[in-house]
Amino acid sequence: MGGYNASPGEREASINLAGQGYSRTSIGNPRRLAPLRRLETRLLDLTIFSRTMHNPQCLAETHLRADQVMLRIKICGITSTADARAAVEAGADAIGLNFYRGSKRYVTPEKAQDIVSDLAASVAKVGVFVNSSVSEVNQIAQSVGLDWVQLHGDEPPEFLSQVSSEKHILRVYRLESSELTPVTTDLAACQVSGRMPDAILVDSVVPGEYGGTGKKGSVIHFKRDRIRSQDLLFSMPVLLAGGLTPENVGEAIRDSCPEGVDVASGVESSPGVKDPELVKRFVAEAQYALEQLKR
Ligand SMILES: O=C(O)c1ccccc1NCC(=O)[C@H](O)[C@H](O)COP(=O)(O)O
Repeated sequence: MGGYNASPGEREASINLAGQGYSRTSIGNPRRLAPLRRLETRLLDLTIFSRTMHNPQCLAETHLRADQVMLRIKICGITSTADARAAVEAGADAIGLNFYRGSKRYVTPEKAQDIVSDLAASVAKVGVFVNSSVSEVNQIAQSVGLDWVQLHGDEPPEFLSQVSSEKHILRVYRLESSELTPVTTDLAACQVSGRMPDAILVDSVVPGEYGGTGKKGSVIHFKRDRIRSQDLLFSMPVLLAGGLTPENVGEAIRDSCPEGVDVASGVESSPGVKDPELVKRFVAEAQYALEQLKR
């Protein structure tokens, strides 16, 4: 293997994949990624199952699928191919493209298509929408090649069942306090109208703004509250957002125990332009804190 030293994780992946007919070269080949992702889902199910057997505290994670977990670290408001590459090289699992015309981070669908076509299939591409019509959301999601639709406006619960079933939905809640009843009430309404989100994002509140404000929200104890309750939040993957930075993301993860985090302002040199160093530090801090949660 010409001097290549696989990390312990890579060696384990090779062992797991060897019996399934996958070689190292197929791991890097995007055309082979779909079957690989299915296999990854099965491996993840097994990992979660064995973790749950040994630690009931992990019960809240039992229903997470591999593609949902891929939203662990999302860098939002990407406006250029260079920024998208920097985010992925730093280790981000997902990038956000903003289709809200009122945002400083707005990208045209044509520009977004350019950015997406440069990225590997394994990176989750999320489109941010604020009160767009459902036909616009579906049309942009299809033409750009989005994996996820992030509903960041005042979309009613019935909106979700009209979003293309080929796209995952990330529903956003702007919360004033750590009280989670508004979330569970809305999730119940989504269920009644026929479609639940695949994950939710909790953002801070700034009157007159929808998101991307750089303002920190209140501390919310997702994991503790979910373990206590059996409601609709129990098995829902949660992304924490709002004023996160490389300096505070670790503490925010330790306080709230979310499945993932999302950032726009905290890793920028100016609105809509990411700072590669800040992105790198943010991802490293978030990865470390998320890994620690699993212990
Ligand atoms: O980023 C924006 O400009 C934006 C505008 C309107 C709606 C949503 C927006 N961003 C969506 C995001 O997911 C942001 O990352 C999230 O709101 C956190 O932003 P920040 O506090 O700046 O990290």
